[in-house]
Amino acid sequence: MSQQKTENVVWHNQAVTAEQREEHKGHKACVLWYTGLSGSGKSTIANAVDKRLFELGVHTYLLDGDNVRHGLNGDLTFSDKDRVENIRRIGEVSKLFVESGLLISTAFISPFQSDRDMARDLLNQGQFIEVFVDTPIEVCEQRDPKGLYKKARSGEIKNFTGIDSTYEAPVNAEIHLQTVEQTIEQSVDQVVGYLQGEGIIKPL
Ligand SMILES: Nc1ncnc2c1ncn2[C@@H]1O[C@H](COP(=O)(O)OS(=O)(=O)O)[C@@H](OP(=O)(O)O)[C@H]1O
Ligand SMILES: Nc1ncnc2c1ncn2[C@@H]1O[C@H](COP(=O)(O)OP(=O)(O)O)[C@@H](O)[C@H]1O
Repeated sequence: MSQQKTENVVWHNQAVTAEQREEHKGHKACVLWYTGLSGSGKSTIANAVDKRLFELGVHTYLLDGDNVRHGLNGDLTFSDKDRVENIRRIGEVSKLFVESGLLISTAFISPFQSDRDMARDLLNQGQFIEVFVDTPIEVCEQRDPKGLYKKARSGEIKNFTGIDSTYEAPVNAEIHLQTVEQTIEQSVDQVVGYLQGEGIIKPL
């Protein structure tokens, strides 16, 4: 859905095309869209994949929920309405990065399927790769890397995902990572293997 409120704004075609940018970089542009509960492993795995891809010479960038909420989305809360706006903005920013020829990763809880689908619909077929970081809430709560579950259980934090705010698990994610069964390294191999299999990056 277009959010445009201004009139008399005309789209300019760019002299350098998205295809030319991809060719220049030597790989395809896309977004690895990680989704999962807080503590599921999104940031850890996205960073490890990003590092591996960088070492392989892929032009990457990583957008992380905690970091983006310090800047661009610093005005947003964790109400359902603001989470929708959070993901809408990240979807649009992802589109810009993909148009610039990068292979980007986003690590946001992105709890609602409709918002993830909205972000997918902004891109061409095959450019949006949903990565479900599937970790049971009991395990996330046990890990509690930031002490947030403890605060949510004590009522200090309201609207916490998985406790008093909804998380809709993906049903058809392109990549399904199960962090109880697989190590971080195995998850990295799976994601990089997918990218190679799809011809997004060159095989080793
Ligand atoms: N109420 C509540 N619910 C969930 N998460 C919370 C909340 N309050 C703060 N945090 C911290 O914010 C990070 C999630 O931000 P996101 O932008 O990824 O969330 S969302 O996609 O808009 O749902 C999340 O980061 P991750 O743990 O990396 O997922 C938390 O550190
Ligand atoms: N197999 C695994 N895959 C990913 N993370 C793991 C795994 N086992 C333990 N962890 C730990 O779980 C925590 C996940 O935290 P984080 O990456 O910040 O999650 P999120 O970004 O989803 O909130 C990290 O401390 C990480 O080391």
